Amino acid sequence: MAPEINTKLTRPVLSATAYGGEKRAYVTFLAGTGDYVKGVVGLAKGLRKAESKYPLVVAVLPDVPEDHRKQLVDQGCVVKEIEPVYPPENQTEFAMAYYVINYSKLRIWKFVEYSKMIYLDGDIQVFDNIDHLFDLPNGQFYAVMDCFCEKTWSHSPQYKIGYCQQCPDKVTWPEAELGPKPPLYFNAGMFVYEPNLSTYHSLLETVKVVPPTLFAEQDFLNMYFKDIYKPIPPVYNLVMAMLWRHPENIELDQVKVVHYCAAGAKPWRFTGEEENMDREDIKMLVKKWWDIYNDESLDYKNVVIGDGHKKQQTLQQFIEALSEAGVLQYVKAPSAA
Ligand SMILES: O=c1ccn([C@@H]2O[C@H](COP(=O)(O)OP(=O)(O)O)[C@@H](O)[C@H]2O)c(=O)[nH]1
Ligand SMILES: OC[C@H]1O[C@H](O[C@@H]2[C@@H](O)[C@H](O)[C@@H](O)[C@H](O)[C@@H]2O)[C@H](O)[C@@H](O)[C@H]1O
Ligand SMILES: [Mn+2]
Repeated sequence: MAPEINTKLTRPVLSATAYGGEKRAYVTFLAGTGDYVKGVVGLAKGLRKAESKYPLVVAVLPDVPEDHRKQLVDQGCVVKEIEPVYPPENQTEFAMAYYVINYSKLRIWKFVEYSKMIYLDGDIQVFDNIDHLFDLPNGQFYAVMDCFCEKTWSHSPQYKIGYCQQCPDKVTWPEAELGPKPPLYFNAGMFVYEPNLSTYHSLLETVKVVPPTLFAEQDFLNMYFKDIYKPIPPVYNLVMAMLWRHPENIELDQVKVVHYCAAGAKPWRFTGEEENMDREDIKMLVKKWWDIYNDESLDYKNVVIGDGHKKQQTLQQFIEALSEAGVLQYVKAPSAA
């Protein structure tokens, strides 16, 4: 009962998404019947804790069950169903599901009711407000540089020669043998972009003719946006492996966004058994994720509005107070006239 009331009543509060006539939102992506919905619930609560001004849109594939969608709506998310995007035929039989899941992310370019969005993977948590990233100049694609040091990269020339863009001077790129240094490569778990229909159609047309590679839509987006990609600091998407591969590039207490993307790092499946998962910093970050996930005061229905130091009220209490004071009747009056 209570969530229903709140869903309606919070709408005016969320219209704070309008900024100089432009709408902004965070967006994530959910596929399947599994436990990724926990990641998205955690993310919605994390954004609330960080007092983000903008809502979280969840692009869901048709296979996401009704009760998972309801959990998201109950957490204040805007749920939008998208159609799957299929990879080119005959290339990917054994990994079909993987490619469909990842390529379907491309549908978020058609959310043109928003002029700017920040995409976040469902296995990301936001620990500090990052709303200021919406103010970055238009016309660029912003994301954090990836790291090439993990075994998942063993297929790449970078890995084979021990080259990583996180420490580009350690191994000099051998131009004579491998040609020009490759362009900077981002992790596609977090990025700032502008929805746009012509970009959307062009992405979908292009994906049909580009053979799928290991990192699916991430490789594809890197290729597509290479000319307008601008790196942002690693605090906006801490790829876990950075902690043991490039600790000199990371100040953990400054990190705003954590991406639980190493093998075994998903907090809702965490056992601590996989390689590196027994590290104290990892265990601490997993605990911080659970603290947010379990914090009932961050549930949408219990959302606290107003100044945190003054009297705190849930939305429902706030509405009741307004109604008692006659403010609600007053607001309604003009439309009745
Ligand atoms: O079964 C799945 C697999 C992936 N995802 C979504 O796709 C994103 C990318 O997958 P994942 O984060 O597992 O990849 P990684 O970052 O670990 O490479 C996830 O964060 C989810 O948002 C999902 O919803 N269901
Ligand atoms: O396949 C597509 C995925 O590729 C990405 O992850 C990779 C990459 O970042 C490597 O550096 C890691 O080593 C590897 O484990 C990890 O899967 C994104 O996090 C995810 O959102 C999604 O686009
Ligand atoms: Mn991820």
